[in-house]
Amino acid sequence: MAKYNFPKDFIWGVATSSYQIEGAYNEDGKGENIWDRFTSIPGNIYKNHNGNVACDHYHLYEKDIEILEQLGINNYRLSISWARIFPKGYGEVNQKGVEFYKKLINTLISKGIQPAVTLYHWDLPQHLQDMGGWANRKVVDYFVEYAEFMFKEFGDLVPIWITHNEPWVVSMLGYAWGIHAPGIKDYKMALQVAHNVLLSHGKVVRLYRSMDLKGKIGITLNLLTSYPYTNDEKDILAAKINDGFVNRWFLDPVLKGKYPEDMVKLYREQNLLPELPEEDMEIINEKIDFLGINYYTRSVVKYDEASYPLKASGVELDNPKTDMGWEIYPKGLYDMLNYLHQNYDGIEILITENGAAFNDIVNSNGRVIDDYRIFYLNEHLKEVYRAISDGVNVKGYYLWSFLDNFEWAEGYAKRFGIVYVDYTNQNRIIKDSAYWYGDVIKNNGLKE
Ligand SMILES: N#[N+]C[C@@H]1[C@@H](O)[C@H](O)[C@@H](O)[C@@H]2O[C@H]12
Repeated sequence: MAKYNFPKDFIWGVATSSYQIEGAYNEDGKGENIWDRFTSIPGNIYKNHNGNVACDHYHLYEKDIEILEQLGINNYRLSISWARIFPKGYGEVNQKGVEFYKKLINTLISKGIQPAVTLYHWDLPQHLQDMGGWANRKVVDYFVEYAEFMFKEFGDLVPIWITHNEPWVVSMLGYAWGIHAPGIKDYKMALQVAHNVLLSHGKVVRLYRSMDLKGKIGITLNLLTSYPYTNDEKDILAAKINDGFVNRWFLDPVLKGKYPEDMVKLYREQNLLPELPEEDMEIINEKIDFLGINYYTRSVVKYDEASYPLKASGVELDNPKTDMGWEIYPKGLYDMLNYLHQNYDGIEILITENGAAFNDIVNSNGRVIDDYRIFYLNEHLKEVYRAISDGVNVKGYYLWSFLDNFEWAEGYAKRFGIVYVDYTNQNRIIKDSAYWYGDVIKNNGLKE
């Protein structure tokens, strides 16, 4: 019996992404993508790790699905490797790639596991990057062609579609700071990328509606609840700017059809404002069925004259952190859910990622006792419960992540999974947190 009972139809799931788990980076006709290229350049990734093999999910997906079934997890968020379908990003189709996802998705469904498919989780075909990537507005049209193919092939099988995962990360880490693929450091270009990604989102939503498909479609944004370091008005303003930088620059176009004026003014003053054609805004604002949010931690922000271009910097507090160095702050999720409910017309919300990396160890009995991860997850889910009790329209929760996997610039150094992966032999070890999560799902709620 649960102490915190979630709504009857609440979606309990786990999440992964193609580049982080599939491997088979050059197998069965798959084209090169920007992460294949970026990880091949020494120095970009921790110990020069790459996703060439990853969790070898491409060959082990049936075994992994059996683990989902064993745990009673009946919702699974995955992403599609665009270059496995269109090796060049458009034109010739790689039928073996299509067949892989057909087998994967049909196997999930045959086991009673509902797929949620992300069309783009950062792995752009390299051929498209060679023409400028997301900075080139033409890539928007190639994304629409790719989506149309996927909707025709899988539209009747997949009930939940996510156009993009974290456009803020795609644009800022990939094109402003260069710490993610394609490794470009051009802030103004990054803002143009963000716009083009949002435009591609809106066009694909419009396409989905035109095909009269019966599922739901939305977008996933990484959201950081921003708090001022002190009550000084400069810190309060800095926190608002940070909220605009990470959250509102994406929330407002998608849900309100316009960019936030304070951020437009700031970027214009800094000569960073990209081309933002007015006729694009109605497309970007195409109505979505749900907003996906990824929440991991909060931001505590102070005014910082030297910080370009926002004059705002994060403050590291001496509070418990995950292995990523991120503060463990469950109330930030509660506050974000209420912020969204109050400012964006009670939009339906799916928590498409929440989880934590910790330095998991396999003990002498071959067990991973990750009570710290159970604590993190339980405390965040209690805040979700509290928000739902307040009337916030949260319909589901996908835990990040199902498997330990390739953690981008951190390589395999960070373990987010509830299933441990021994990369030396591809063995899977179900962690205590996975059994705990299976109980949460069975009880549809938390015991404490
Ligand atoms: N870092 N981190 C963990 C996790 C990352 O592994 C996912 O691919 C992203 O969607 C999001 O950043 C969150």
